[in-house]
Amino acid sequence: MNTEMTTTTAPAPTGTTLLDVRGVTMRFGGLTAVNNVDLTVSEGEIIGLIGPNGAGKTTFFNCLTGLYVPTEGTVSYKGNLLPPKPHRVTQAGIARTFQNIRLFANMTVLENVLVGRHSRTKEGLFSAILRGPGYRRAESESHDRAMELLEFTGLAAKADHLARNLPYGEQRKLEIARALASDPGLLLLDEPTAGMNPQETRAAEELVFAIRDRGIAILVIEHDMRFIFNLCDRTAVLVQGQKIVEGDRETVQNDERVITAYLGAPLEGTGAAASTEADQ
Ligand SMILES: Nc1ncnc2c1ncn2[C@@H]1O[C@H](COP(=O)(O)OP(=O)(O)OP(=O)(O)O)[C@@H](O)[C@H]1O
Repeated sequence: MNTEMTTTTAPAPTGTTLLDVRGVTMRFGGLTAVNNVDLTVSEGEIIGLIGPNGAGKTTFFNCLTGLYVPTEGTVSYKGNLLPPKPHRVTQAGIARTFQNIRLFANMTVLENVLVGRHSRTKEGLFSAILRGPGYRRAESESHDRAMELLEFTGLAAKADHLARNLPYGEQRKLEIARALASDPGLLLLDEPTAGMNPQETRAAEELVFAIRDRGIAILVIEHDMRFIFNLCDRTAVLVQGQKIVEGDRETVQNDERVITAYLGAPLEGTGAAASTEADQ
């Protein structure tokens, strides 16, 4: 298998800030899961978020997407403060996937993507009941867009399959297709390669680059260091809820605090990935 990385030409980051997180803190009773974290993501960027188990990464995502109301801090998107309500966050232009796959198992692949389209259709309840021309046009456009996303993610041939019958790697892709259906400017991926085999992981890397090449910025949580360092322009490291360092590959790999946080395991991008590659 060719394991060379895709060399797609990245659109040069324009510098326009999409996501601007300031001082986000999330406390659960006496536990501070996220502690005063700042983070920005600009157009054209792929940003990594890493940290040991329980560091607060998913909690941080939940604060960005309105699932949690941060105890302190603000989240802005394109200069506007985001209310902590998931549907408002999606409408603003942020989509996400979840660590544990959340598909509608008994719906088809196409239907799952159409659900993700919901936030972008304007036709209301009465229009849907009457099935007037506006509704039919919107339905047809949604169908075409959903099929285009299934082509993009390599799932078009399985549009009519039930989601639960897809192999694991394709379920993860379907989650991404569904997230893309809301036409986001920023996509948050929570451990997109969890449970994937090496081939699926490499394909996921290619997909992330392809998404970025469509002009969508990406913030990704991942434990696979090779994946992170192959993909990301910058990586932020969370430890016990605090961002201890942020920077390029060398900055993160050489930071003593990061090495200590990972109990001395070398962060050379070859840890878990090296053994899996050898298995190919
Ligand atoms: N709803 C909640 N109520 C109470 N504590 C929570 C809640 N959600 C998360 N926590 C705690 O917050 C801390 C951070 O958890 P979180 O899942 O965000 O970490 P993580 O970095 O995503 O971990 P992993 O890499 O294992 O997924 C943990 O101690 C967790 O037990």
